[in-house]
Amino acid sequence: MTEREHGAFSSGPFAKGHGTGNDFVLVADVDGSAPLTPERVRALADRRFGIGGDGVIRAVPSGRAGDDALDAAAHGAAATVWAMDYWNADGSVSEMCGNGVRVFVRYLLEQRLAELPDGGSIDIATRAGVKRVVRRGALLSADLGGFELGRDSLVAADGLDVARPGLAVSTGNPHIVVALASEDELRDLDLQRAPALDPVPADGANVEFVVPGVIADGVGSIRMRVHERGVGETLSCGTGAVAAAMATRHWSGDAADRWIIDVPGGRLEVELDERGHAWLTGPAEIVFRGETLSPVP
Ligand SMILES: N[C@@H](CCC[C@H](N)C(=O)O)C(=O)O
Repeated sequence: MTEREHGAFSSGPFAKGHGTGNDFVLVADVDGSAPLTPERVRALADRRFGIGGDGVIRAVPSGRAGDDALDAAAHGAAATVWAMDYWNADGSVSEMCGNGVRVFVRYLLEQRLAELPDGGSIDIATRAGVKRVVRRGALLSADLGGFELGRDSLVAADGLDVARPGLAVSTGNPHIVVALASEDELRDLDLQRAPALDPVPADGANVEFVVPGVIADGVGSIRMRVHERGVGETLSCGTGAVAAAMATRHWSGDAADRWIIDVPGGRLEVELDERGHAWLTGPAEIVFRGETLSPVP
């Protein structure tokens, strides 16, 4: 019997949103009574039999999330904050999603579950800790906190002549950043198959391929494509943009603290503040609302 015949959906409202084309199905669970399951996530994220998305996000009060990692009190914040329960399209959970946290806040505002005046901030519990999101006009900025540079590995991908060195970067979730020599190389990559990593990271990794551009007036530029853990190639990855900026900054000898990252779905900005926190700024939109029907939409 297939997952669809099992009835992985239950009826209820949802919204669909995206940040630079990285798209998510969003559901609210105000009393913590509707936890997600891998089957439900895969059904909702299915682009042919479901709604479709790179991920599924449940909005739940942090104290009711039913997951210690999403308990804001454990991170020293108020237990009343909203928690972003983020799942990849394949039914796996991730610690963090940089585009997702902005789209999540936009969803809370549209659903009137939170208020955020221009310049104001809101704290969101994630599995990578509590993140602060600030409204800047039409854009949202998220303080994704510190990052860690890790070890080099070898990355092979379809379209590349030989395996290339990749630098591990943790932004709460795992990334490997690979510098390419030209925009032609970036364009000719075929990311339908996951890149092969050596050594293979225990928890997998998101892999960003970047072409660093010029650094002018303290601002660097990067073109990026990404293969996401648990999804495949996506049009954008916010934590991936942070990883790409911090790896490129490292390779440049810390030449700039502000980076513009162009991805297939648009443009993101990453800025490192004086505390060593990486801020991710970009658009976040809700594009439609609907209702799932049981057992299939
Ligand atoms: N697209 C996201 C990252 C989503 C999670 C990732 N696939 C993982 O498994 O870590 C972003 O915008 O950061």
